[in-house]
Amino acid sequence: MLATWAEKFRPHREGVDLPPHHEQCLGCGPDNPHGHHLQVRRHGDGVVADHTFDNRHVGAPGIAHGGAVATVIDDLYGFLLYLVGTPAVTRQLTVEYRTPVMIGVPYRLQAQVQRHEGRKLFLVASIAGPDGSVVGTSTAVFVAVGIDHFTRERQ
Ligand SMILES: CCCCCCCC/C=C\CCCCCCCC(=O)SCCNC(=O)CCNC(=O)[C@H](O)C(C)(C)COP(=O)(O)OP(=O)(O)OC[C@H]1O[C@@H](n2cnc3c(N)ncnc32)[C@H](O)[C@@H]1OP(=O)(O)O
Repeated sequence: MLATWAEKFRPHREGVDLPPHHEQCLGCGPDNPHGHHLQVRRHGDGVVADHTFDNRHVGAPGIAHGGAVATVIDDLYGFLLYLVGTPAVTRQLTVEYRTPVMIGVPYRLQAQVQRHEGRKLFLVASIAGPDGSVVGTSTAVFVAVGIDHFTRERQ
């Protein structure tokens, strides 16, 4: 997995689907039956995804679970790392839920790097409905890590 991960940090063309983090990733892994199967493409300095939540991720009837929305946004941020060129992990994630995110409705999610300070990446994202109205916004702090972060043994 480490070798394939490193290959993902090559230049990516505008509009072309970016590779999933790995096959089982909850956000984007094509082989995870419980996952969101998020498909993300580069858009300028940022990333964009068109995504529809389904009944596996329902919270209140008809409404996407807030945790599912946060999962998708967190994973979307993970695609910015391909553009930044370093592995990093989420240290802080905030989501503002302005209006409900509905099941079965196509949303557009966008994320970009706001600024880079040492190991810290300050990230922003938004989610908009079919009419372009913003239903949610997010900020995150990711911290760059070395490969050993993923290989180190922990309890
Ligand atoms: C190349 C090959 C690699 C192999 C790859 C294998 C496969 C990988 C597959 C897929 C990956 C991508 C998938 C994306 C999916 C979405 C992302 C996720 O779900 S990530 C999971 C959830 N997150 C965690 O599990 C983090 C848990 N936390 C930690 O491990 C540590 O806290 C860590 C590494 C983040 C930082 O720990 P410290 O000890 O290294 O560093 P400290 O000193 O605590 O903080 C660093 C700097 O950040 C600042 N900082 C911390 N919190 C901050 C905050 N809230 N706001 C601003 N700054 C903050 C601190 O003040 C410090 O700054 P100053 O260096 O002193 O300038």
